[in-house]
Amino acid sequence: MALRTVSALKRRLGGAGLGLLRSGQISSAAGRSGAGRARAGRGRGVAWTRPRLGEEQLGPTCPVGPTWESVSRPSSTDRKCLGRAGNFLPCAAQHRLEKTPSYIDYPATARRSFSNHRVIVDMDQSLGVATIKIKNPPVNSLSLELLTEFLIGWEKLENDKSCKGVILTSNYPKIFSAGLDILEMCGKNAAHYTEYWKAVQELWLKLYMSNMVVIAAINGSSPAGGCLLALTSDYRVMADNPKYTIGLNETLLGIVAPFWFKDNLVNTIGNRASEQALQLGLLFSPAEALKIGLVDQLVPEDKVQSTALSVMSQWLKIPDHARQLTKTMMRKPTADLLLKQREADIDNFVRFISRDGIQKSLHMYLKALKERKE
Ligand SMILES: CCCCC/C=C\C/C=C\CCC/C=C/C(=O)SCCNC(=O)CCNC(=O)[C@H](O)C(C)(C)COP(=O)(O)OP(=O)(O)OC[C@H]1O[C@@H](n2cnc3c(N)ncnc32)[C@H](O)[C@@H]1OP(=O)(O)O
Repeated sequence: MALRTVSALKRRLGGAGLGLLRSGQISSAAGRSGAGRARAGRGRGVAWTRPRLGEEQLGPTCPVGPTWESVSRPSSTDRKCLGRAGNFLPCAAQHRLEKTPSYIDYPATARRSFSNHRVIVDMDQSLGVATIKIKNPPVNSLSLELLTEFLIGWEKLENDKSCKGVILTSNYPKIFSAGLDILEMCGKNAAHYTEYWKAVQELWLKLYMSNMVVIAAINGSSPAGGCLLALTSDYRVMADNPKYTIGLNETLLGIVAPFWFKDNLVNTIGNRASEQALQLGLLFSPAEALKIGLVDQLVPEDKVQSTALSVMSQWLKIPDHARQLTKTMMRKPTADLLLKQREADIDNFVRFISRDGIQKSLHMYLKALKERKE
């Protein structure tokens, strides 16, 4: 039976020790957290208590680098907040986490793959790098089922302490992702839109705030939500094919990119370029995207994956805790804006997408897509 919702999958997987998705909660939003691992441990009957983020955990000096304390000394409010968000832990806590048994028992091989219908995950354990290939034919649209399966695969990687980096790519060269599935936003009811938007928020928060290095290997067109997916990564390698496009083209569909799509774009290409790109719904060629910093590197199609891997190895040379703290410092204010108003954002989306005029626009856009082929 097709699994329709995140909650359905949560229920189904709860018994398998994977029931870690907690849509709507801050702790679920931010990567490989202490909380996540603690819950994973409990799922396997491992007696282990999540470290509290108190003063005692700010000592002693970390043997592999500066302590959290010496990087920056957050206020107690910050600490609570960071702890809840699970973005990072001070060194002492990190070290305790390292000793926590992983609930995933790997065979002694260097590679391990798992896949469900729409996501293939290939983990190279010798490198500590996983590749996630999206395979939702025909165009990798981000349907609720894909988002749900993606979230489950992501959670598995977050809970696998050997996984340090993830490469995001498409199983179908030519299309990275067609973005949000328009059919999920058309002709459905408010409950469905709510469920869908929660899953979109959840995926963005998890990817954007992940402590793992995330690199997008963009091997095809990447409009709207597809571009957003790429924007969550730390580095974007794109195939140098002028037929491909990338950008947040929501206005062309008669809809509006939510503020957190906008914020992610502004953080990447700056305010002025975003203003034009968003209002005009610009879809950029790879060369244009490189020029404005929407992507970081162009390579021939057949070099996208290998380049992503070699960039990954550079990023993984940086001491993990320092890189993670820096990433958190850069991104947390943006993620917090959504975390603080998740419910309101869902209400806005549901109200907006349910409007007759918006439904009409989406139907017309779908019709135009079909007619383009004829
Ligand atoms: C102040 C108030 C503010 C309030 C704001 C509050 C909330 C905000 C509200 C809404 C926010 C929503 C944000 C939305 C984000 C999105 O991502 S919307 C999706 C945008 N995506 C696109 O525009 C891409 C459209 N697709 C294409 O351009 C092309 O399909 C392609 C990806 C370039 C691939 O081209 P090609 O290989 O030629 O394939 P086809 O065009 O023939 O497509 C094959 C079939 O797939 C269907 N399809 C394509 N894209 C989608 C999609 N995104 N969703 C669902 N279906 C899609 C297409 O219709 C074809 O179907 P048929 O085979 O004809 O049945």
